[in-house]
Amino acid sequence: MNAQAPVITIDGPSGSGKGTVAGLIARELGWKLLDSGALYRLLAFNATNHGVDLTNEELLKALAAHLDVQFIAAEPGKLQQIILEGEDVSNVIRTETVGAGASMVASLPAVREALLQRQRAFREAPGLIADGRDMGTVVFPDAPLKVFLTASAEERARRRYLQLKGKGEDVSLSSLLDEIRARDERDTQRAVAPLKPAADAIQLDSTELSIEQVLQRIRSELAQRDLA
Ligand SMILES: Nc1ncnc2c1ncn2[C@@H]1O[C@H](COP(=O)(O)OP(=O)(O)OP(=O)(O)O)[C@@H](O)[C@H]1O
Ligand SMILES: Nc1ccn([C@H]2C[C@H](O)[C@@H](COP(=O)(O)O)O2)c(=O)n1
Repeated sequence: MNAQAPVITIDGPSGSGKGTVAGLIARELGWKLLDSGALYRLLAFNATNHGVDLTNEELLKALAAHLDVQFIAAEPGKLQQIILEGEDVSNVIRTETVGAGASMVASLPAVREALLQRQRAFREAPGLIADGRDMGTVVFPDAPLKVFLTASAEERARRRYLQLKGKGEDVSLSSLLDEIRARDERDTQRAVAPLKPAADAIQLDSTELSIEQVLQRIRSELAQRDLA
C-alpha cells in the first residue's frame, strides 16, 4: 500500500450512482478504481457455487481470505473485467440476487475483517477512487475527499429498472423497490461498518441531478482541495 496516494471515497446506497460516477472520475484523473461491492458480490457468488451457507461466518471468512480474483482495468468505454477462479464473472455477479447475498455476507464482522487489507491494497499512485458503503468511515478514513451519494429509493429503483430493462431482463419496478428498501435496511442497520456518511463527507443527493451534474459537483470539490 502507498500511504501517500490520495483516495476519493464515494459511499452511498444501492443505485445512487456510485459505480458510474467512480468509473468516470477514475478515467478523467487516470486513477485506480476500487469497486468494493464487487468483492462482497464475488464472495456471495463463490460461496453459493461452493455450497457454503451465506450465514456460515467461519467458512465465509476462509473463502474471503482466499478469493482467487483478478480485476482487469477497463479500456475506455468498457466495464472492468472481473475474473474469479479463471472465469469471467463481470456480468453474473451484477444480479439483484447476488447483490442481496452480498449484503448478507457483508453483515458478518469476520468477513469484513478478511476483506479489509485486500481493499487497502488498491491504494496506489497516482490515486484511488473507491466506492462502497464504508470507504470513508472504515477503509480509508484519511481520504482527502469523501462523497456520500444518495437518491430517493423510488428514483434508485427507477434507475435500476431502466438499467436491467436495457439489458433485456424481465423485471418489475415494485419488486426492485422492495429489494432496494430491504438492502438499505440491512446495510444501514448492521452492527459493523454500517452504511452512513463519514462525519467529514460531502453529502450529494442525486435524485434530481444528472450524472454530469454530479460529476461537476465532484470536480469542484476536487479543485478546492487541489486534487485535480
Ligand atoms: N444521476 C443519475 N441520473 C440518472 N441515472 C443515473 C444517475 N446516476 C446513475 N444513474 C444510473 O443508475 C443506474 C445505477 O447506477 P450505479 O450502478 O452507478 O449505482 P451504484 O450506486 O453503483 O449501485 P450499486 O451499489 O448497487 O452497485 C445506472 O444505470 C446508472 O447509469
Ligand atoms: N464497502 C462495501 C461495499 C458493499 N457492501 C455490501 C452491501 C451491498 O448491499 C452489497 C453489494 O454492493 P454493491 O455492489 O451493490 O455496491 O455489498 C458493503 O457492505 N460494503
